[in-house]
This record gives sequence, structure tokens and C-alpha cells, in this order.
Amino acid sequence: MMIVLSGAIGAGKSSLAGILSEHLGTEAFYEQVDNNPVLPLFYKDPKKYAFLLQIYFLNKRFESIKKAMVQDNNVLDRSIYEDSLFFHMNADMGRATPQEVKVYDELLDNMMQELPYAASKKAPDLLVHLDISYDTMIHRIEKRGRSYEQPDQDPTLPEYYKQLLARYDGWYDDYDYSPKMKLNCDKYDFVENLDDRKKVLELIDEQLRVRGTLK
Ligand SMILES: Nc1ncnc2c1ncn2[C@@H]1O[C@H](COP(=O)(O)OP(=O)(O)O)[C@@H](O)[C@H]1O
Ligand SMILES: Nc1nc2c(ncn2[C@H]2C[C@H](O)[C@@H](COP(=O)(O)O)O2)c(=O)[nH]1
Repeated sequence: MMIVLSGAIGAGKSSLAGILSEHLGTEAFYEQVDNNPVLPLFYKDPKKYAFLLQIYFLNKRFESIKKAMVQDNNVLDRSIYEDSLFFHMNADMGRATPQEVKVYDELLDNMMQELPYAASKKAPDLLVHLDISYDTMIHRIEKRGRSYEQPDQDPTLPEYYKQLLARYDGWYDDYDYSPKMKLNCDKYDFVENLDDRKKVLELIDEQLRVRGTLK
């Protein structure tokens, strides 16, 4: 089974996926972002593209999960459960119709049933949640510099990001598909600070040892 990272935009999932998979000698599976043709369209016209983007992500995520499952401790840089969080938030903002939500929810449910896990293991071994504050989120989004995500390009984005973070709090508390742990990623700079990186890897190793997937 695999390790899944969760967290809002800019939390550090892709960065940690690379660091963690290298540390464990496993493979990282990244979300389709820079080569995603629908994502920039979504940011330009969310109402028109929210549903298409969701189907795009669901398809790619499913593909990654199937590939990642073949080896213990492969790392996925976002969970399939968060896709639903994004879509339901966008739907609540009027960017998808109730019919689209119904189709998406049923498709997701159907696809989850197709995953060739044993019936009791339809979930990752461990979910590592990267928790960040709003200020850190904005700082990291600006640092990374994807043009369509920049708050100064679109005055509606700060509110979108705030709502997303607020939903993540409840989402993590309710998440019960697998064991989970939370990292304070305002505090740990595992990208540039090697002591912080070591500490974060130790915290994750400890959880994997308890679960028996790290000797
Ligand atoms: N813990 C951290 N401390 C400092 N900078 C970070 C941290 N995590 C990520 N970053 C930086 O923030 C930006 C977004 O990180 P990224 O890994 O792409 O996030 P995500 O995949 O969650 O959207 C990148 O520029 C990365 O170098
Ligand atoms: N509307 C949705 N947007 C999504 C979804 N998954 C990711 N995204 C967006 C958010 C970012 O702009 C970008 C990449 O996310 P990172 O957190 O990896 O930076 O894609 C989704 O399901 N729906």
C-alpha cells in the first residue's frame, strides 16, 4: 500500500513527495499540473470548466493510484478524497450544477469500487496532512509563481483560498479512511532547512514503523 500526502494549494505536497520517496527508496506520483490543459482554463472561467477539470483530475488520480499501489510506501502527492472537497466547494460556489455533482459523486464511488484492493484496504497506509496558515499559503503560491494562481491577477482568489483552507480543517478531522498524521508546515521548512527535513522524515518514519511498513 502507499503513503498519501494531503494539503491545500502550496502546502508542500510535491516537495515532500520527492523528499520522502527518495528517503524511502520508493516512487513519487505527482498531480497533473503543469501539463494539465484544463487547469488554466478553469482559473479563467471556473463556471465553464469546473466539471471538466474535476473529471480530468479524477481520471489522472485513478491512473496514479493504480500505478502507486504496486509497491509499499510509494508516495502520492494528493488524495482522491480531496478532489471531492474541491469539487463540492466549487459546486457550493455555483460553479457546477446539482446534476454534475450527482454524476461526479456516482462516478467517484463506482471507480473506488474498482480499485483492486482487498475489501478492507480501500485506503492508503498512511495519510500525511500538511497543515498551513493562510499567510503561508499565499506566500508559497507567490514563491512558486504559477501565473493563473496569483492572487494579484484575480481579486476573487484570496476568498477562494480562504474557503479552501477552512474546508480542509473539517476534512482532516473527519478523515477516517486510514491512519493519519498532521505536520505543521508553517513551522517545518523541509525544503531548505536540513534539520527540519530530518525531523519531518523522522516523524513519518515513526508512523510507518508503528504500521509495520518500515522495518
Ligand atoms: N515546508 C516548506 N518550507 C518552505 N517552503 C516550502 C515548504 N513546502 C513547500 N515550499 C515551497 O512552496 C512552494 C509550493 O510547494 P509545493 O511543493 O509545490 O506545494 P504543493 O504541491 O502542496 O502545491 C514551492 O516553491 C516550495 O519550494
Ligand atoms: N478545481 C479543482 N482544482 C484542483 C483540484 N486539484 C488540484 N486543483 C488545483 C489547485 C492548484 O491550482 C493546482 C495544483 O494543486 P497543488 O495543491 O498540487 O498545487 O490544481 C481539484 O480537484 N479541483
